[in-house]
Amino acid sequence: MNNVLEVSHLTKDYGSFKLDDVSFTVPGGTIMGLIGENGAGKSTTIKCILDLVRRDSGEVHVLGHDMDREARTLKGEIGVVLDESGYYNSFTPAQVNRIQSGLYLRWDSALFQQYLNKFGLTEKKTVKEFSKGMRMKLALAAAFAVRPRLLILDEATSGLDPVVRDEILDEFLAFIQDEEHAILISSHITSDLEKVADYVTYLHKGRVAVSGAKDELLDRYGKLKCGRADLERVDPALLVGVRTGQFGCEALVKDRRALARAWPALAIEPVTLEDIMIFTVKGDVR
Ligand SMILES: Nc1ncnc2c1ncn2[C@@H]1O[C@H](COP(=O)(O)OP(=O)(O)OP(=O)(O)O)[C@@H](O)[C@H]1O
Repeated sequence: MNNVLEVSHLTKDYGSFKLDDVSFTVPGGTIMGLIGENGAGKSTTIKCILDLVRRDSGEVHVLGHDMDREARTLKGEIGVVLDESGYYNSFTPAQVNRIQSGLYLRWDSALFQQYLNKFGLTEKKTVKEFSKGMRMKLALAAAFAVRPRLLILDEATSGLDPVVRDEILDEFLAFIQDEEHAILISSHITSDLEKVADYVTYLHKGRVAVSGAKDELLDRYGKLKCGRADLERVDPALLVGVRTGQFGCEALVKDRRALARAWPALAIEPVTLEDIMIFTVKGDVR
């Protein structure tokens, strides 16, 4: 399985914010979820990958080729959906089809039409008459229609209802059945990523806090719920964050098996990606 996307030591300094040494890889046939709090640097990472923002340092390889050297060719391999749909309000999908076919060598009008039908988008309405969900579906149809090998999606499922999100997540899973395809998707909806992502990179204040195979992360981390006295006995090196409340303490455990070996009597629960984020941001490690 070859890497479709390799991001190495990406750095961008805005002065008040620095994207600092971000690295991750997305193998073919997989989905990488990019998560992080507001302002963590997810969109900046995506813009640096797409060269919409000039990076200060670092390298981006798509399908094994250097984006700096072969940007024009490689951009043809990438389908993009950014937070804001780029289509002008007065366009109908039929006009989008005509315009895009003139812009993209590999634009597949029949495939675009197929997605319009699948997503129930009428050709005659203009974009301004579309709901947010319809606009996002149109953007996705257009991203698929360039027949990309890499899809890069920034918050593509936010603002969509659960039924539409589920439908779109199924499209993502179908897309990566081809081992030469891959997806990088940023989302605040961590439950969506739990459903479809194979890998997760968690950005915190511009740096990679956690990155790895989702199943391994969810298997390795745990949530400890216990009283203050029990918590005092646990090695703090095993904990990422602690929250103390009226009825006891909760802590994110980095290696739940190590903790269970050392303190077998303590109960450790499974975690979600949201737990990993919340504890890392808010946890006050002793
Ligand atoms: N053009 C710019 N000039 C200066 N600072 C910028 C610029 N673009 C983004 N930033 C800053 O970079 C930081 C990261 O922003 P970014 O949009 O990458 O975060 P994000 O993780 O995508 O956030 P959100 O989840 O809210 O979309 C923010 O502090 C933002 O203000």
